[in-house]
Amino acid sequence: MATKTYKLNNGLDIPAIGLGTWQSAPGAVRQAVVEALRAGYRLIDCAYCYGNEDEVGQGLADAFSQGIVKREEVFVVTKVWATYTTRCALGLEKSLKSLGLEYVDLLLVHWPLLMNPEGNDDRFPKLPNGERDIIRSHNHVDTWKQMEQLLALGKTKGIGVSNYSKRYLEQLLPHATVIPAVNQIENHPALPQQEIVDLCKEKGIHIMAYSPLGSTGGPMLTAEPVVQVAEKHGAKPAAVLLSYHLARGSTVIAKSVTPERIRENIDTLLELDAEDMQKLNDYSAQLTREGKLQRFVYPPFGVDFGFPDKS
Ligand SMILES: NC(=O)C1=CN([C@@H]2O[C@H](COP(=O)(O)OP(=O)(O)OC[C@H]3O[C@@H](n4cnc5c(N)ncnc54)[C@H](OP(=O)(O)O)[C@@H]3O)[C@@H](O)[C@H]2O)C=CC1
Ligand SMILES: O=C[C@H](O)[C@@H](O)[C@@H](O)[C@H](O)C(=O)O
Repeated sequence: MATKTYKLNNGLDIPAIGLGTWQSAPGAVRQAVVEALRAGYRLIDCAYCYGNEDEVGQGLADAFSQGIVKREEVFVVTKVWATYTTRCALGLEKSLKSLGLEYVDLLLVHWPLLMNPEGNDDRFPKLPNGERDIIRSHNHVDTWKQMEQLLALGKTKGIGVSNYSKRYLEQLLPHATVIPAVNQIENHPALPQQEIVDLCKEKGIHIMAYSPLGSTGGPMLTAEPVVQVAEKHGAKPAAVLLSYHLARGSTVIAKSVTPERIRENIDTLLELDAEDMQKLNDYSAQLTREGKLQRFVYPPFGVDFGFPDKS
């Protein structure tokens, strides 16, 4: 299961599971990356915004020098942060420098908006009233046009998006010369985002599921139906939450800096059966009906991204 891959619309193979690095502290993430690669992970999910790409790069360098993996065996993902969406080439350049790499395998638009590139902070510029400094006249399609140009430079093998709703994808796709290879979205049984998953499937866009455990502290680990499916298999809830995405044909990225969890998350993946998926899907349907879907990651941009649970 660990080595399972999917074919992207650009011909590249993407692993089914990857290590997340958001909120992985410098000092912990270097070793986490080494541990993950030693345990068999072949995808590392990074971002300029995470502020730890230097340490992730050190972990990659350690793994290369220790002979754990070769560069070409690891699928490295990074993202253009919102203050760089009019300067995508620069955003990529900065990530590559920090990571110590010549190229990444996939570059994503982190969020479809522009924050002031000339504001009072490189990553989180704020207005005097404390709100995020957002340039609302920016059209996210223009960012995608820049992303398309980047492919020719050879510094990323593929391009994709993140946090794109159905509405935003429908705005983008008629203008896209290159169809995004991936849409990375929050995804778990309490936020199935089926309308996006279905549209992406129809258009050949692969889903990368983020915050599969419900993000910080893993609140989805105690959801009753998840616990029940885990008990049926004599497994842990984390295994159910991660395997759910494999059953849906998606890639899943789980963050941990804890060596046992890093290993456990890749070693205990399950083949969920139709009954398991029915239970989890019934739970999603019930939350949808009751208006109780849970989105754990929704930064205070003050922008309507078109997600039905937030619009
Ligand atoms: N594109 C985007 O906008 C976003 C992308 N992402 C990406 O997705 C990745 C994963 O999502 P993330 O939000 O980090 O959250 P996750 O859903 O992966 O949950 C991470 C939390 O679960 C804990 N954990 C990990 N494994 C286990 C386990 N087996 N048992 C119990 N607890 C566990 C971790 O603790 P500990 O580390 O202490 O072990 C951490 O507190 C991110 O790191 C990032 O790479 C995430 C959010 C937004
Ligand atoms: O990738 C993870 C998330 O999107 C993260 O990058 C944002 O939530 C960011 O911390 C923000 O506050 O806008």
